[in-house]
Amino acid sequence: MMNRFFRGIGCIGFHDTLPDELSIKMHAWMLLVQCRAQNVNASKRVGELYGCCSSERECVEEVIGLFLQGRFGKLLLHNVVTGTHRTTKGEDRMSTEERQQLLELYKDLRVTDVRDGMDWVGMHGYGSVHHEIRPLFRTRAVGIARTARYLPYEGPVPRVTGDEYTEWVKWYYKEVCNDPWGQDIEEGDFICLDVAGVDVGLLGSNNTLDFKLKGARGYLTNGGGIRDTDEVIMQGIPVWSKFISQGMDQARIRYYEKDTPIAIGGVAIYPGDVVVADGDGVVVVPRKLAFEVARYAHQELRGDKEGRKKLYEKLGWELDDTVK
Ligand SMILES: O=C([O-])CC(=O)C(=O)O
Ligand SMILES: [Mg+2]
Repeated sequence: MMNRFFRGIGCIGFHDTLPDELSIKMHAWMLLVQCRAQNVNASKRVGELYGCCSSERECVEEVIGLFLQGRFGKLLLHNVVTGTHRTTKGEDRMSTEERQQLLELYKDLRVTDVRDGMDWVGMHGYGSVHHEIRPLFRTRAVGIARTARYLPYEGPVPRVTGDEYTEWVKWYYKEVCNDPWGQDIEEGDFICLDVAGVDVGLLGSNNTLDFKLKGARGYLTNGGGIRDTDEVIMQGIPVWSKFISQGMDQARIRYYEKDTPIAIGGVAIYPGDVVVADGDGVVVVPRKLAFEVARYAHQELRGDKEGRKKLYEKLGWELDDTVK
């Protein structure tokens, strides 16, 4: 059992899928470490959550003891904080209170502040969406990730034109590309769509306005994914994408699933993660780290404002909102 445990520990990480039995034990172990860090009665909580028998708990405790005493202690503690929820498929539903707290906490933070905050908790290599994904125009948006995944459409495409084609398009939007996540949108959502890099205008001048009415704050895609961009820009809809597309959905893409982990620009985005986007790009904060990251991000922002305020004064410039 010990050997299996050690093998398991070797593969803790964001994207690892652990075998079930091992996964339960790993979670128990992770929880124990977290409980210790927070001074909570660990055995009781592990028992409550996982229903482990006491002999398993003892084993887990023993392993923790060995590791925390050893040189891997810090690294593993870090993995516990960042990795725990990544072994499961989705997130628990976020309460309205947590959502509002996070939106408030992140509303004034810049991408760079959040990037720094992530570094401060040891997440240097994680969270920054690839720089090829750019804003349509200089703007900013902060929100809670609502995710959906699409796949390239492989066919068939009937050989019909004109009115018959209109009928087929109606069928397509109903059966193949019905965007069901659109009905779930809540105030403060950041819509993150993995469109598999397909050149398709899933979002446009119309549906983005409808989703805005429902509370969408911004959009992130790894396509395309956006068209009608003259109006979208005029309407002030914040979108970050790799490129602009012309075509409609039909015969190009099909809806696959929603509220599931997706990958955009090299970052795994889970429903409930915090997404911050501005002219510097997009950064994603895992939900479980969001409060801690915000603390250090605000420290950075305060430092920036104080520094620039002094320089503004030396330069004889009028103070603006960015230094107040
Ligand atoms: O029709 C679509 O799928 C997207 C679009 O162009 C719009 O909403 O304006
Ligand atoms: Mg359109």
